[in-house]
Amino acid sequence: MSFVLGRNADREDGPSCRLGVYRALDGSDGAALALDLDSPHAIALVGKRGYGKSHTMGVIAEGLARAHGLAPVVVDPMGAFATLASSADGEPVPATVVAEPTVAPASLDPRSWCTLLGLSPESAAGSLLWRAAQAESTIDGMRTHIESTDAARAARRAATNHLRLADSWDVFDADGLGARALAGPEITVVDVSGLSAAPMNAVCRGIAEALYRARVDAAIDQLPWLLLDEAHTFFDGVAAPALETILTRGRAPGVSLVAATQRPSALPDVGISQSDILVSHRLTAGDDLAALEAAQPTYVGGSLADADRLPEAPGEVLVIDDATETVHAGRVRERDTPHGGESPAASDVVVRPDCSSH
Ligand SMILES: Nc1ncnc2c1ncn2[C@@H]1O[C@H](COP(=O)(O)OP(=O)(O)OP(=O)(O)O)[C@@H](O)[C@H]1O
Repeated sequence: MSFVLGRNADREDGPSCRLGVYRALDGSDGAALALDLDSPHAIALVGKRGYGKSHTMGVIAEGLARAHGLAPVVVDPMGAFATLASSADGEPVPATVVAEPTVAPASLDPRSWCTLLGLSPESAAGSLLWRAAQAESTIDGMRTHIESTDAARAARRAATNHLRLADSWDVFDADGLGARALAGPEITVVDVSGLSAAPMNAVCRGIAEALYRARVDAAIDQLPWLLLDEAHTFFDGVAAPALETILTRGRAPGVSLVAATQRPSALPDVGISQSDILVSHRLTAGDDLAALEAAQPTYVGGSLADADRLPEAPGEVLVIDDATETVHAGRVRERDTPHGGESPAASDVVVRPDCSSH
C-alpha cells in the first residue's frame, strides 16, 4: 500500500506512478510513495544542479508512458530523454523520439511573432509582420503577404529578412506536430537540443497551444501532460503565455504541466504558486530558497529552509502536496530506462596515444 501524492481522500483508484519511498529522519527507507496521474496537475520540480531533477522527471515520464488515457510529451532541451525509448526494466515504456520537430506557424499569435523575431509591433516592419501572421498560415504565405503590401520598401525588406531568419530554423511547417500526432499511446520526446533559445521556444509554444486547444475543442480524448526540463528557458521566451495558460486554466480542460528548473527564482510567480505539487531537491542559493519560502502554503508549519527538512543527497526530495495539504520527505526510485543526463567526467576520457604526447 503506498501513499499517492496529489490524490484527494475521496478518490481511491485511477492511474498512478511509482515515485519512490518515504525517507525517515535517520535516512532509512520507509513506505512506498506514488504520484497520482488520474487528475490534471501542475508539478514544479526544483533543485540545484546535479541533485536529480531530470532523473525525477524521467521517473514521472516512465509512469506517464505506461498509463492509459494520457498524451504525455517531453520537450527535451538537453537531449537527455531519448533514453526513454531504450529497453526498460520491468514493464515496457512506450516512447517515440521526434528528432527534428516542427510546429505550425499559426500556433504563434501575431504578437508572439513580433516578440520571436525581435520586432516591435509599433515599428513599420513589426506591424507588417503582425498583419502577415494574422492573415497567413505558412511562412511563404506571410512573405508573399508582406511583399504585396504598399508599405515602404525598407519596412518590407526588414520584415522579410526577419522571416527568412525564422525560416532558417526549420521549425515551422503548417503540417507540424499537432495534438492528434502527440496523443498516441506512447510518450513523445521532442528533442529540441540542437536549437537555440528562440526556435526552442517556438516549438514549445506550438506544442503547448496545440495540446491545450485540442482539449478545449474536445478534439482529443487523452489528457495531455507536458514535461519541460530547464523550464526557465521557456518561461523566459515566447512559450511563456501558453505555459501560463496551462498553469492557470489547464485544470478544467485536463492539461497538466511538469516544469523542472534549477532556478525557481527565475520562474514567474505563477510557476510555483499555481503548482499543486512541489518537489524540491537540494537547494542552497538564497534567492531560490526565498522563492520557495514565498510560495510556501500556510499548512506547512515552520520554515521549508530548516536544515532538517531539506534534502541533501541526489534523489532525496521534499514534496509539498496541495491535494492532501501535507509535506513529505522522500527518496525517488531508480529509473527503469537509462538516465540520459549524466555529467561527463574527465576521468572517463580515453586519451588516444597519438594525442598523449602533445
Ligand atoms: N533518485 C535517484 N536515484 C539514483 N540516482 C539518482 C537519483 N536522482 C539523481 N540521481 C543521479 O544523480 C545525478 C544527477 O541527477 P540529474 O542529472 O537528474 O540532476 P539534475 O538536477 O537534473 O541536474 P542538472 O540541473 O545538471 O540537469 C545523476 O547521475 C543521476 O543518475
